[in-house]
Amino acid sequence: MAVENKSITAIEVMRDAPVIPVIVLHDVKDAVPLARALVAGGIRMLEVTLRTREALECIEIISKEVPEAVAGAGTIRSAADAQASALAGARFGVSPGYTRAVGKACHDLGLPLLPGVATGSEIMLAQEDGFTELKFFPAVQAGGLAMLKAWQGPFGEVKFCPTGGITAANAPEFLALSNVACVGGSWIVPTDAIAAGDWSRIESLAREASKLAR
Ligand SMILES: O=C(O)C(=O)C[C@H](O)[C@H](O)COP(=O)(O)O
Repeated sequence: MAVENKSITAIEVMRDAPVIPVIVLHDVKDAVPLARALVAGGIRMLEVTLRTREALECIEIISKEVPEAVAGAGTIRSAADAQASALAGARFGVSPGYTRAVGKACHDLGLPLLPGVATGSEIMLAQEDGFTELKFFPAVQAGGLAMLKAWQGPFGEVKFCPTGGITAANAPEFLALSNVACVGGSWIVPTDAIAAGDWSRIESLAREASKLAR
């Protein structure tokens, strides 16, 4: 079913499926078949990282040709990144860290943002600016499950999307935490599968991921 072409909220992005795939695309021709494979496997919220030159064009083509998907932009590190993403049709943004400039740009553009945080001070800054759905990055490297449990006390109202080091094996432990709404990860979009055009492998990885309990 097509996700209506209306604005979406950060919590809707997080709640749609247990996993947000962190996608790196080097070739625009891979964008549509990849998005279709993920949608077929039950994953509609797609984070296309701005790590490659082709990323914006990939977001644009997914937005136009795969209406069942919701293309978002990852690796937003500046106001200019946010503007370019919105122009390309991104419907949400994800950043590896947080700055006020990025927060303000996304707010002004009406682009829902999952700001990246790794410390209490960063959570407080993002909260001051009105963000309560946050990406915990790099999750495993920065304290993993223990860190999320520690944050449940002082930051009980915040929902996290831990990303960085999440795998099919450890995702269930993260998803079981009350302050985790979903996880992010590249494991369902392996570089070699994209390079080989192995869309059925990606579809089955997405299907397994979409069935993870929360
Ligand atoms: O590019 C970005 O904007 C990032 O924030 C980094 C990604 O979220 C992580 O690299 C994903 O981590 P893995 O699932 O361990 O591969």
